[in-house]
Amino acid sequence: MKEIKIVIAGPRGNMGREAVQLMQDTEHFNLVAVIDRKHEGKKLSELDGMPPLDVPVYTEIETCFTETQPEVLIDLTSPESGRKHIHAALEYGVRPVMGTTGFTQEEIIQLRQKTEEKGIGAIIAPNFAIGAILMMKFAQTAARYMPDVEIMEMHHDRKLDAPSGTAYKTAQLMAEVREAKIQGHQDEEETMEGARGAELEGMRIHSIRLPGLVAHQEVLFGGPGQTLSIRHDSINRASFMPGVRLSVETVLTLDTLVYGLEHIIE
Ligand SMILES: NC(=O)C1=CN([C@@H]2O[C@H](COP(=O)(O)OP(=O)(O)OC[C@H]3O[C@@H](n4cnc5c(N)ncnc54)[C@H](O)[C@@H]3O)[C@@H](O)[C@H]2O)C=CC1
Ligand SMILES: O=C(O)C1=N[C@H](C(=O)O)C[C@H](O)C1
Repeated sequence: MKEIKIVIAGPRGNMGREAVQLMQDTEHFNLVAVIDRKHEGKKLSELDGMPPLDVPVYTEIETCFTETQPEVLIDLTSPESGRKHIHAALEYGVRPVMGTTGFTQEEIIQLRQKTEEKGIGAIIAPNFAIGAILMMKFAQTAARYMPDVEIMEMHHDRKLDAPSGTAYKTAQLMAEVREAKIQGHQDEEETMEGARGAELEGMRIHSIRLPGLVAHQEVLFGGPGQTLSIRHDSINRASFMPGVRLSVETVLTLDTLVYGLEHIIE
């Protein structure tokens, strides 16, 4: 297979570490640089807990792109940094694979327009895990028949964004097939703010943050005399890596922005 030149932003994070391992495990992936918050000018091998790779560390994404000329950026940082990085990547002709969550629908529309103007592929993946993608597809199917639905997403307590990108995407997929409707009692009142969660077209989203969790979501449907639960659990972050690999390989073939791996997994 043809070698792919890759930069990872956020290599010292939970996901970044797994992604660096993926680079080592995948023969045609060539990690040409990493983007870190600090350690400019060092080698990856000099950073705590990193493998002995002779890969340069940059803090400025523009300098990194100019000096290392990558084909793909894998971004696993924070919503704030991810926003900056995706724009920089598109400006420099580097194809972004964004694992970083927190993009709004308006941002995605604008970014898609930018990719199409530049004729360059990009992927925003709210969840790289195949089980999570299936969970979202199954939820979308169920929502056609059982429109009363609430989402409970559960994550580790270091997560910055709420609701999760996966929960937002799940709600969007269900909204495509379900009429907007008020759920619960029409006269319902919250006596404590937030008790009924976030809301998208009447669907409620509840975000739970606890130490000990990784990434979990349950989509709970209710109808007369019955409930249906569709649940996915990421037990560890290795669950995301096959999706990262597929995204890197696929983004090279795209000329627009793809939001969600359900579009590239048949
Ligand atoms: N799409 C998916 O399947 C998944 C997405 N995520 C998302 O990926 C992102 C990262 O998640 P984790 O690894 O758990 O977080 P983390 O907090 O463990 O790691 C983030 C890393 O990014 C670094 N960082 C932040 N801003 C930076 C910048 N400007 N330049 C360079 N490095 C920067 C931080 O220093 C940290 O080391 C989050 O947005 C999370 O929601 C996480 C798991 C799966
Ligand atoms: O922050 C995380 O951990 C995760 N973020 C993604 C999200 O917001 O949905 C994917 C997965 O749930 C893990």
